[in-house]
Amino acid sequence: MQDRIISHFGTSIETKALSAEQLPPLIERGAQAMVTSLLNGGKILSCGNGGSAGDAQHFSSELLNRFERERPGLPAIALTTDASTITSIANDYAYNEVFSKQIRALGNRGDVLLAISTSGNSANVVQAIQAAHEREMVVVALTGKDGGNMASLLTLDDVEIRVPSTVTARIQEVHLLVIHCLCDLIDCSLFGEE
Ligand SMILES: O=C(CO)[C@@H](O)[C@H](O)[C@H](O)[C@H](O)COP(=O)(O)O
Ligand SMILES: [Zn+2]
Repeated sequence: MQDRIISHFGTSIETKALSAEQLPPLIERGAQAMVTSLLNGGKILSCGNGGSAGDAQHFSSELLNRFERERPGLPAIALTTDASTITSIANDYAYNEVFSKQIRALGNRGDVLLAISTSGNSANVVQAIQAAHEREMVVVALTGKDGGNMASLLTLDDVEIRVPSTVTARIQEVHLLVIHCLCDLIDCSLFGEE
């Protein structure tokens, strides 16, 4: 069993090392899009399923409350947390619409959608991107594998941060690191380097 554990650590380290070679320019672009939005009075909406729902909430809590330093809260909303809204949309319409319907209600031009899916194929996240484009929002997509249907929907104004792995758990582990990089870059850009 310990061999399995060591193997998980090993593949996680390898995926992070490969990501450190490939992803920094994309993470920087994603953070810049978020900083521009926040400086213009925008906000960041986030969504995903399962572990990625947890990531969406992890990100919004670090903006709303704090990351590593004292600073004012920043405007962010995870679209994964309101059970009444999510169950009613799924019940009355379709599960595929649980995020897009919230985005049509809450999203404004210049806001950012942080769309998280390891496969890039979750239909409700795909529809969230379509709703964000209708609202003239910028999309920062955290994906993996071949980017799935999400990758083909993104425009030149959007940013896809695709983790170079085909394993869901390994992709999620890098997504969390990317989220912490985004928080750090946002804090440094808005409040100065420490
Ligand atoms: O956390 C995990 C697996 O590590 C699962 O909960 C996983 O997030 C769920 O199966 C998701 O529905 C997968 O969706 P996606 O990443 O393909 O969009
Ligand atoms: Zn998981």
